Amino acid sequence: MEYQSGFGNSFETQAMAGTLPVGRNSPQRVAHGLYAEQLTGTAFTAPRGENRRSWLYRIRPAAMHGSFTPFAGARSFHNDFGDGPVTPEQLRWDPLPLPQAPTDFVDGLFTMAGNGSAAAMQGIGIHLYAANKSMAGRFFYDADGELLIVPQQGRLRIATELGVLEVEPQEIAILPRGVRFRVELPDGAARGYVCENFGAQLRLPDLGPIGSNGLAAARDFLYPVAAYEDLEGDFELVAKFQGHLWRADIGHSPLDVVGWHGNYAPCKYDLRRFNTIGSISHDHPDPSIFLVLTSPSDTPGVGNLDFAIFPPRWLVAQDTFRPPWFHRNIASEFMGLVYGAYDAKAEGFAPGGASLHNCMTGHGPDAATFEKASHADLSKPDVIADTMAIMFETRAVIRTTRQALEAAHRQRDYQACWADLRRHFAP
Ligand SMILES: O=C(O)Cc1cc(O)ccc1O
Ligand SMILES: [Fe+2]
Repeated sequence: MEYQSGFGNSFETQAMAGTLPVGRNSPQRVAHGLYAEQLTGTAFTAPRGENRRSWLYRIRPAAMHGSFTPFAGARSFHNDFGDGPVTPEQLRWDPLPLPQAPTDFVDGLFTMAGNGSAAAMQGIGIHLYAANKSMAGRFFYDADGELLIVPQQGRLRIATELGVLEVEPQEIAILPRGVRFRVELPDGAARGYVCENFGAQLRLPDLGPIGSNGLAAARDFLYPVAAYEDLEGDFELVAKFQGHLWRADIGHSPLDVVGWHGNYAPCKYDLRRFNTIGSISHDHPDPSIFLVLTSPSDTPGVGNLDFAIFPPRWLVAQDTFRPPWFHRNIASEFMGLVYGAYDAKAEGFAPGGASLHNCMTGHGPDAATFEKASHADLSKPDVIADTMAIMFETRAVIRTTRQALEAAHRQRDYQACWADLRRHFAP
């Protein structure tokens, strides 16, 4: 696969020579009989550093499709986070079972939780997907937010208007709001996590005293080169708009962009390239040190969405309880496990599973992890190998959907993991 590199760069790419106009965006007639179309992801007047837009040169403009009517599929994919009570209880789930019936990526989405709203353009939706069939004759776009896709099992081939991304577990894909795409499953079965970001687009965090290098590097974010298909047929365009799904007939593939330029485009990133920084003296650092991408809120330093990972690393801190400490946070934390085991949970948190610890809900290492780490030999470093946990952390409380609370794969005995923490107090 060919990619262009650099987070948020201004790219230009064409599948056919001479497609991109030189020195202008919208000439009277575009080369090869194409249409010019602008796609903006920020307000026209957004500051230059945040401004995102691309120019697409395509066979037919995006306006060409039939009327939208409500879409009857994907019943478990929505933004109904409710406005009633939210349990403050610690919550955990086993992996979402893979489907038996033929199910594509869109039909396989299962909404777990969320906050804010598409209407307010703040907050997030948290979804799992489990699918066993490539999307065929169907294209999807999400007008409500950008999609951060975290595969846990099976590769995804994501054919978008701006080109093709191939992602495997331990990689992520980011699909900007509005970009049309089709997800194919080269391995048959696929499962993972999707964070739908209604707020400001994800960006690399500032590094402060870490300096000019560290955490995720801009050059490791890969963007597709232009690739188009010139297909006519009885296809379907599915749109997510204001929390609900709609469908329209479309007589051609909307993946018909022959060339594009700009800085509003999908990308992928290999989490294994993350430069993990940690304590080399004492104490387990705050998990903000593991931040990959952030969607800022209106309050400086407080994320609408922070995407963090817990990758393999060395633990060397002295006179220190090395795993994550017991804690309660103002922020709310939804976690997933892509691979291996998580260092705060000896058992019960399986790859493909999920946990939710909301605002001020107490949590931390389970009893087995606490006992082991309290007596570990600190004269030797520990290596945490073969692991990749992820976290969607938000400033607003994460509201679980009814289907997530009632799901058969919810672990109703999760709290028991702390029940065996013994009293050690000896005055
Ligand atoms: O397991 C968690 O709860 C996530 C987490 C990890 C960590 O290293 C420090 C704090 C924190 O919330
Ligand atoms: Fe936590």
